[in-house]
Amino acid sequence: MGSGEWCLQKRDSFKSETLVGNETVPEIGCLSIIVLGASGDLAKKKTFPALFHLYCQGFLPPNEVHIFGYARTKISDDELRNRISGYLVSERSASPSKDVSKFLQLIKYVSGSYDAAEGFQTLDKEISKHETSKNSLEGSSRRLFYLALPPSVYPSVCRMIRRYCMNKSNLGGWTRIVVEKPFGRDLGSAEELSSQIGKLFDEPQIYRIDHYLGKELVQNLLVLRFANRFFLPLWNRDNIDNVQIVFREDFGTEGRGGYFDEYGIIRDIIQNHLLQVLCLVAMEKPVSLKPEHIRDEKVKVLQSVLPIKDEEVVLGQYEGYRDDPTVPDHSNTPTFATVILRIHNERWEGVPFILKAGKALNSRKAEIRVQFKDVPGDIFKCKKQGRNEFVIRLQPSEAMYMKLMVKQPGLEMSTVQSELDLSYRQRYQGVTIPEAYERLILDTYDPCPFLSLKYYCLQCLPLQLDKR
Ligand SMILES: NC(=O)C1=CN([C@@H]2O[C@H](COP(=O)(O)OP(=O)(O)OC[C@H]3O[C@@H](n4cnc5c(N)ncnc54)[C@H](OP(=O)(O)O)[C@@H]3O)[C@@H](O)[C@H]2O)C=CC1
Ligand SMILES: O=C1O[C@H](COP(=O)(O)O)[C@@H](O)[C@H](O)[C@H]1O
Repeated sequence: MGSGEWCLQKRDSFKSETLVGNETVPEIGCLSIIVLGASGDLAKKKTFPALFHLYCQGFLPPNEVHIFGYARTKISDDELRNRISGYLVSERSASPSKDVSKFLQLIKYVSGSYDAAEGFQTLDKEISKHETSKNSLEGSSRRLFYLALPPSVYPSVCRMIRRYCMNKSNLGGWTRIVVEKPFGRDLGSAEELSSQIGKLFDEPQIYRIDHYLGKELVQNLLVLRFANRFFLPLWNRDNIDNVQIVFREDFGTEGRGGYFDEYGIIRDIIQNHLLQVLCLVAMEKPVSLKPEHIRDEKVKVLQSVLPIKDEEVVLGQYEGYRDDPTVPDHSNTPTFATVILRIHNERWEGVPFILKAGKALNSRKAEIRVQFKDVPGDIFKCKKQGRNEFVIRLQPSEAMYMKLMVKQPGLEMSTVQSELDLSYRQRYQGVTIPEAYERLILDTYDPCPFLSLKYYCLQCLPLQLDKR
């Protein structure tokens, strides 16, 4: 590969194999993707657009795939299509408007509640109708249920799917469910949720996802840390002063109060997205890239986090939050939080990990800032100009750069802070970086050969924050 080329893993087809008993059976049946909570924010902004991108790249062939939206809101197929069409933009499509209208025709909407038989029976009928129309053999069809819903309704939705919407799987077919973060409200409810879902589905059928793990630069953390010799000796308490992991958004709840107000910024962002990033920054090298090995190292980091001190937490709520009609008038749910985590182990003792997250701030950014200690015996007296800092910008405009001290060009011997800059847009021109949800959803029905699906899953990560 030339130095400017980009290695994106490609899949030849969207066909996989599945294990039936002891035999591997090719997956030949049609695929139904059911988005539950289709009227909501996640569905509109991320799930349907990701499905559209996959469609444009040929990963959802129209002769084999159908998409269903399900929610309580009473709308027609066309109303759902209108709601999402503005979000379907693909740089990878040769004729975007044609692709959008063809894609929208794959979508059907069913309205129903999350805890009553009727809606799910109708949904099952619609899916079966589609399977029959595609001549999919009974036992070979695949059904992927994506719960774009608040976790409070996962148990009842899973019960309904189990009771009314399962298909046969003896010919390579399957039924899978994808659940979103936050997985419960605290350790107790997460364990209860796990046990409730575990009674209804086998572990290989369950995908608990955190889309931050699908972001390009989050995925890069493993490579960066463990494939580069020069980071190895520096990545510890002797050299690093502090690590900041920051998420900021420049918009508020915008009608998502139904979900957000029940959870708040800590459960929405910090406990999952930022903790996953923290684990990848802080963990030891895993034995291999197997998901269990990565998970084991993450768990060790989380188990080493000390209880958080009250004086190391700041909470806030943006002005105007309660004006959102979906937010209760007297809500004190935090929309901003800063938390300092301290990892009690040999590598990180004494290094604060500062996690910050906020909605409705003045900019949208997610980044990791690793600040190094001052150089001992500073002969240049350049401390005031700033420290060495390594910044990994997850979004927008993916980049990593290293702030370092250099000689100011010219006759004098003076110093200036400069940057070694790897901005992806410049370095990888013409390359489209996949959206996190594209990778995640694709992996639920076509597992990636290198970094397998369960890497994205939250399974078995203890909820250390809520344990106290
Ligand atoms: N929005 C985002 O960018 C992201 C969201 N997520 C996760 O996705 C899930 C859904 O989030 P999001 O779509 O933003 O939330 P929404 O508030 O938009 O809720 C999604 C849908 O769920 C239904 N719903 C909302 N509140 C309740 C409730 N209290 N009880 C039952 N049903 C309810 C509504 O559908 P109806 O009333 O029509 O049934 C709504 O359209 C959450 O777990 C969130 O953490 C993850 C990553 C990104
Ligand atoms: O999980 C969530 O993430 C989004 C932000 O995702 P991003 O990929 O756009 O950074 C956030 O808006 C939402 O509140 C939260 O549930």
